[in-house]
Amino acid sequence: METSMPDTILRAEHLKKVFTSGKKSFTAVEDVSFTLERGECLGIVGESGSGKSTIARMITRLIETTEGSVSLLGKDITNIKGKELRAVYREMQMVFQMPMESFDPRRTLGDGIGESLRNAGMSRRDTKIKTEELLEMCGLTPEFAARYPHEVSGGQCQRAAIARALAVNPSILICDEATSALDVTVQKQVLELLINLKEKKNLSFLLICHDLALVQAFCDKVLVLCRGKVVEQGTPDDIINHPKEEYTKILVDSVL
Ligand SMILES: Nc1ncnc2c1ncn2[C@@H]1O[C@H](COP(=O)(O)OP(=O)(O)OP(=O)(O)O)[C@@H](O)[C@H]1O
Repeated sequence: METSMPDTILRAEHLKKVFTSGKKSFTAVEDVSFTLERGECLGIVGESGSGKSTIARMITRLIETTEGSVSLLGKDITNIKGKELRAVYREMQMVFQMPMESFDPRRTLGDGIGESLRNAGMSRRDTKIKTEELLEMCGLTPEFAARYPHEVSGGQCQRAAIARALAVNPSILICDEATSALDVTVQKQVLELLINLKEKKNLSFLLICHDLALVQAFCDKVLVLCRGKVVEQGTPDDIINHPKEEYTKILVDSVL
């Protein structure tokens, strides 16, 4: 039941990622810990190469974690596989930077959005109804279900990608630069959609982003990463208006 669920929905403890190739090894993430509460948005910022995507990929189990742990709703998911991992993807969904690439070009957006519903055993008719509801929730008309990815704009495709992520009714959306490939006005519209979803559905967000204005508008707290380590954390106001670390000051100056 909703009320008996723990408020800390995601917990990362001492995450470390070492990439090795041959004899060389490189530590991309070191000793990163954070919690995400229900309905909260955590932003992860940092210069290019600081380890933001690597953290998202460890959390979503797209890559193995070298050290540390990830727990979802109190359950350790660091090393789970197969069926257990599929259950995790019902709670946690990802939205990527390039929406077009995340859809199969030979299938309609409606097929892509409804796939998880069909896999879960929903009838064709109910899947169609639910897909249309999801499209509407994301600001698209039902007729978008029949379109192919190349027949829509980048912003529309990202809305469809968000609709697909919401199909399984997740608790967490992990957005890795989800608005970066869009132009400024469309970025703002997609952001408004995310804000709306956060309020209406009490979703939690992990927002990986290099746009501090977006972080300020949307995040409750922020982690600043530098070469794989957390150098500062706080509210957007702390980070943007009162940065403690020189690195954060430079980061803020470089984007504002
Ligand atoms: N599979 C890999 N093998 C080796 N090194 C990797 C691999 N994936 C990422 N890295 C390295 O890890 C570091 C962190 O990369 P990551 O993609 O997490 O950075 P980021 O902060 O998301 O950067 P950007 O903002 O440019 O996307 C980089 O130096 C990158 O080259």
